[in-house]
Amino acid sequence: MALSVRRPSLGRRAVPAHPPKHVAASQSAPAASRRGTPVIDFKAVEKHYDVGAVGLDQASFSVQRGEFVFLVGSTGSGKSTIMRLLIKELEPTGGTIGVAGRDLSEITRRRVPYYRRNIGAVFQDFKLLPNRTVYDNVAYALQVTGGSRKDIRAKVPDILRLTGLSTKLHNYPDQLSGGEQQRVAIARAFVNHPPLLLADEPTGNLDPETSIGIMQLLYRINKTGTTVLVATHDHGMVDKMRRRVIELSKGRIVRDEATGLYARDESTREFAARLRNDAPVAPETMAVEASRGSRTARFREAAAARETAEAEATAAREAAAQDPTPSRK
Ligand SMILES: Nc1ncnc2c1ncn2[C@@H]1O[C@H](COP(=O)(O)OP(=O)(O)OP(=O)(O)O)[C@@H](O)[C@H]1O
Repeated sequence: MALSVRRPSLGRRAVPAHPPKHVAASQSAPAASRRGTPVIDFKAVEKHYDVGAVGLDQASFSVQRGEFVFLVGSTGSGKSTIMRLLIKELEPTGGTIGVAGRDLSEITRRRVPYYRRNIGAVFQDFKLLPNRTVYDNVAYALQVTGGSRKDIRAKVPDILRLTGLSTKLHNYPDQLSGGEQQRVAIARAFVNHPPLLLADEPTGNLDPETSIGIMQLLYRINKTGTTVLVATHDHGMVDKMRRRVIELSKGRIVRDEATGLYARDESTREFAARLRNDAPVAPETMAVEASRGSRTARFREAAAARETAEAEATAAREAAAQDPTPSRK
C-alpha cells in the first residue's frame, strides 16, 4: 500500500507564494463539536522527515462522516504526507491523529493491516497486478482480507457494475485504457465498502474527459455514505465539484472552505486593492473574507437586497397613496 511522492505535473495553477501562516481551519467547514466523532481528526500534526524536510507543520483539521474533501496545494505542500499518515505508512513527529475516534498512535504495527481494511486507497499510478484480470485484481483485495469465495462471487460483480467495468472483467490491465485502469483501482479500493476512501491524485495521468468519469465515480461512492478525501492538482475538477477544499502550503493548512475553488477566491477588498495597486490587505482578513463566499455571490446578495428594499419602498409608497387617512403630524 505504498504511496509514492508525486512528481509535479504540467498545467498546475500556483497557490499564493506567501499564504497566511495561520488560518483558523474550519472557518467555514463543519464544526466537529456539533456533528459527533469525526472520521478524521488531525490535531497540531507535525511530520519532519529525517533529512530535515517538513512534511506537515501544526496541521489541524477534521472531517465528518460522509464528507467529500479535496486537499490542494502546490507540489511538496504536504498532501501525500497526510494520506501516508492516515494509512499509517508514516508516523507523525508531533500532534495526534484520530480516525473514527481512535488515536492512531495506539495501533500497534501488528494491527496495522486490520486497521487498513477500513480504508480504501487509490493512487495516481493505479498499482494493479499486471498478470491478473480485472476480476482477479478486484477479487484479490477480498482474498487478502479473508473474504470467502461466496463473498467474492457476490461482491466483485456488484462493484464492477458500479464502476462500469462489467464488460472488461476478463481483460488484463495492459488491455485497458488509463481511465479503465483507474476504475479497477477504485473498484478494488471500494469492494470492501470501507467507511473512508483516500485518493491521491486519482486523475493525475488522465485526460480531462476521463477525469470527469473518475470524479463522478468517487462522487457516487461518497453518496453511499463513504467519506472521501482526494489530494489533487486538478483545478478544473475542484472548481466543478464545489466541495470542501483544504489548502496546504509548506505543510501548513492555509485555507479550509466548505465549498471552495482550487485557488482561493479573490475577496472584494483584494480586488479593489489590486485595481488601485494599493497596499496589500492583511492576509488574515483576506482568508476570513474568502471563507465567507465568492465575490460574485456577495454581489448577487447585495443586488437582491437592493431589489427587495426598492420593492418594499415602492409598495409602501403605493399603500400610502391609496390610504385616505390623513397622516398625523
Ligand atoms: N520520504 C520522504 N523523505 C524526505 N522528505 C520527504 C519524503 N516524503 C515527502 N517529503 C518532503 O515533504 C514535503 C511534503 O511532501 P508531500 O509528498 O507530502 O507533498 P505533496 O503535496 O503530496 O506534493 P505533490 O503534489 O508533489 O505530490 C516535501 O518537501 C517533500 O520533499
